[in-house]
Amino acid sequence: MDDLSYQSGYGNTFSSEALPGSLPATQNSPLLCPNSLYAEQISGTSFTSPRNLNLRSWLYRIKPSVTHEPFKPRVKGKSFLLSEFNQCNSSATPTQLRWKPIDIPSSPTDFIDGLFTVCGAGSSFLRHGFAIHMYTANKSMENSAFCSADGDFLVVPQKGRLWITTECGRLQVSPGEIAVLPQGFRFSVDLPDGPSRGYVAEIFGTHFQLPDLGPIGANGLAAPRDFLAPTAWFDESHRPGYTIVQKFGGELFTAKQDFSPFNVVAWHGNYVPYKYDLSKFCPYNTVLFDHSDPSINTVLTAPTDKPGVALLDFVIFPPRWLVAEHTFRPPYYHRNCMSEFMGLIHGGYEAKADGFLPGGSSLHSCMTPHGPDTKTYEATIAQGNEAGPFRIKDTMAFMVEVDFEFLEKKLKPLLGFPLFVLCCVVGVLENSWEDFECDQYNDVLIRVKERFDSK
Ligand SMILES: O=C(O)Cc1cc(O)ccc1O
Ligand SMILES: [Fe+2]
Repeated sequence: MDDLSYQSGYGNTFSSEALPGSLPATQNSPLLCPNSLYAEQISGTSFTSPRNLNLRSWLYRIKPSVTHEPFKPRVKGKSFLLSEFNQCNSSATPTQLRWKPIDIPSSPTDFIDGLFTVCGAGSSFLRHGFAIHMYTANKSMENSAFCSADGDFLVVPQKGRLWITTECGRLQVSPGEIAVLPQGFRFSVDLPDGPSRGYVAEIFGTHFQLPDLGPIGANGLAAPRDFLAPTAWFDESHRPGYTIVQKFGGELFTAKQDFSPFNVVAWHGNYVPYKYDLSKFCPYNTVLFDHSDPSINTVLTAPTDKPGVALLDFVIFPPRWLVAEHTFRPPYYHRNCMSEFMGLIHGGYEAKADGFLPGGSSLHSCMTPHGPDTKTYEATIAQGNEAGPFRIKDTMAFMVEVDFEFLEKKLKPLLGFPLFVLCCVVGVLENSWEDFECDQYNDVLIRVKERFDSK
């Protein structure tokens, strides 16, 4: 892919034409569209949502999406995803959990086959909840596109760039950037660097938005202009056997068609995929004493109807200066009514001297005590009150904070129970206020995946 051009601005209504004159000038659905294109609306909110929340785009395409063969269940990879969490398919534990980075498979695996659910809560059917997935992949998707009918995908690449073709155009996303692929948009992922790994936060029943800034004022944190939407790009070739893989209720379905879904010549609207470079984030923080709550670093938020309560906040811990006086500067020890999933994109994380690795994750469910590990605590105390300004470098951690109790997806009933026993035994043996490391989960998960791959 050459260098791409983007359109800037969060929540804007954009217009884009890959062929000039392809957008109808005065209406959305003329009897005959310019260049004989088909007009198709994609709605991200109900038709009657208030205007300030209403999301929809009009796509002008060579062939309408409906011209496909019927959807059928896709068997391969089926059991790795979940969008309805209950105590039969998932388990809840107040124990602190931490995972090592998942190994990238050596057998050919694309983004769809390498995607698996780690945890979540709620239900896509009831349009309330979320899921955390991870992906490990080593090859580009071929003659296929993916789409989640369940919710918006916020993708956080940790290793390897993602070249994402969407119906609105193309996005090049590097580790350190994020991409949002809203519910229903079809996309295909190419891996220019080969082995790739990353995280996905999926939300059901709502969409991401920029947080309010309150007393911070009109500027700061993630600036609207740094969010980049694609420009129209299309593929008009005949593509026999092209497969749409649609995630619906956590299950994968496939439908064949003889054309690429990336056949949109022009589009306009405010329901769009976009990307954001986390290094553009303008952090606000303590300038005198005490440690700020992490909400100060919210990049994007997905609201609930409860005032001030997010369904899911995407929060980062970027490089920044620490200057607080007579203050314990790392994250404080705490228990939270919200639940916290964390990942590390690169470098180290300020609360964990050991064990939390790039590509790894941690899970602290609601009211589970957590905080800095012993080494971090001791090093901080050793610096004493005289610690001067200090710049945290080479770091990019993130937290997904949710208003749910996390449920961890069970692997397979047979493996799940012995694993649970193993985790309990190791947990008891550790008997420590430091995070309990659940490496066994990683190993078992890889083995389960291999078993499925070989079928
Ligand atoms: O638990 C964590 O490491 C995340 C976190 C960071 C922080 O600076 C304050 C609170 C918090 O939950
Ligand atoms: Fe926390």
